[in-house]
Amino acid sequence: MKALHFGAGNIGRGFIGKLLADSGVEVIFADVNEAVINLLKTNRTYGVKIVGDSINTIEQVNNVSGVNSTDEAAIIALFNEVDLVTTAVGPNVLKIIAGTLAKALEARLASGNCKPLNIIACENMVRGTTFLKEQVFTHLNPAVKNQIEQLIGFVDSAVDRIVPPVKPDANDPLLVTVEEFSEWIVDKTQFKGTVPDIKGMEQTDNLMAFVERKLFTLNTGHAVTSYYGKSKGYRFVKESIEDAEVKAFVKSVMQESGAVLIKRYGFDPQAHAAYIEKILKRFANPFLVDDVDRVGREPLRKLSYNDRLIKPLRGTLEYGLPNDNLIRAIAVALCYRNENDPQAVELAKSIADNGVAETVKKYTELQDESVIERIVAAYNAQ
Ligand SMILES: NC(=O)c1ccc[n+]([C@@H]2O[C@H](COP(=O)([O-])OP(=O)(O)OC[C@H]3O[C@@H](n4cnc5c(N)ncnc54)[C@H](O)[C@@H]3O)[C@@H](O)[C@H]2O)c1
Ligand SMILES: O=P(O)(O)OC[C@@H](O)[C@@H](O)[C@H](O)[C@H](O)CO
Repeated sequence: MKALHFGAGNIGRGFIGKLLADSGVEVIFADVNEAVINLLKTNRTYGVKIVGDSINTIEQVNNVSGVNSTDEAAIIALFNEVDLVTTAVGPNVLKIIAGTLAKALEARLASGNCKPLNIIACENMVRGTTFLKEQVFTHLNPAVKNQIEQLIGFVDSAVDRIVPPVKPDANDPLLVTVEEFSEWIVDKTQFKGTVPDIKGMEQTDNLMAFVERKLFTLNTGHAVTSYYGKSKGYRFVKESIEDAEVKAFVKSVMQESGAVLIKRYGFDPQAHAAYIEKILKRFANPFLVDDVDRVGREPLRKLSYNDRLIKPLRGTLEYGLPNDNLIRAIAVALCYRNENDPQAVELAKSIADNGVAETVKKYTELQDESVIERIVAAYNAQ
């Protein structure tokens, strides 16, 4: 089996690429980072260092290669050869690669290739592959869209493994460091043809429960750890979560989002409490060096309507559940400042130019004036 994976970054190399290669799949990484692509082409292998309480080992990933994702002719040719396409490029990049994917799918179908092909976006977003499909479809005519509906599976997924960037290793510049835990869950109802047999890729017909459980627990807690930690002068996730005040606040936010998940999906409250505890432990992994600015990156995305802060808040409003901590968490996120992050710069400028209430309305798309007032009050109290 052959797979084309967009995004040879942390999750691409440290998680999805590794699982595919471990299952005997030949993986070609498509990326815009020429240096990484050249190394992949030359070395054809890289190491993944797995770290945790009971593990510190390097596993080798073999049978890999690279291609520049801006080389449309090469991508189009590869689309005719592969059985699976995956991405881990970041939600904002899906729109950018959609045009190339559309051309490549059109060419595959025009060549008479009738084999089913599945595409899985492995991003932190609710139904990211469905979003990618919508973007791809904006480039295609109805006849091609109809053919795609028959042969191409756009499969949503949930991905979980903490993989911070590491300083390049002199012996293996492609080496990535990952935590031991990993979870990749795919919507089995969306595949076309046979579901590929990938060890570590779990199938479900109830994906939304898993996507929201992960995004509104791990990523909600992670974002709050990062934003609150940064406000207290911390640089790393581990030192933030070791601050008792940060930990208590993060846990209280996760408990509020957890109440929404329990109500919506019928999760067992005790099992969900254990899930929260396990995540708090993962944040404190002493072997991972994870910068709060990586975890807090792109705050406008994190403050958007369907993401990790606003969607759980909307859930509390829907079910009449407590939300004081989520409101404060949103206020803390609005306080995030990072001159190296264009979205953090835009956030600060919007607050300075238009005020907090207008900024909240614009980026979160919340409309309930009383909720916006509570966020503004929490912001002013920070
Ligand atoms: N790192 C984690 O802990 C983690 C865990 C789970 C999910 N995720 C999600 O995985 C996705 C990737 O995150 P990451 O941490 O690996 O980020 P990353 O920045 O390490 O990797 C992204 C890669 O995409 C590449 N890229 C950018 N534009 C591209 C384009 N047009 N074509 C092809 N490649 C392009 C970048 O060069 C980079 O190598 C995000 O959606 C993130 O939310 C990350
Ligand atoms: O990748 P983001 O920016 O959506 O979120 C930052 C982190 O919370 C995230 O990358 C986690 O490390 C990951 O989701 C763990 O599975």
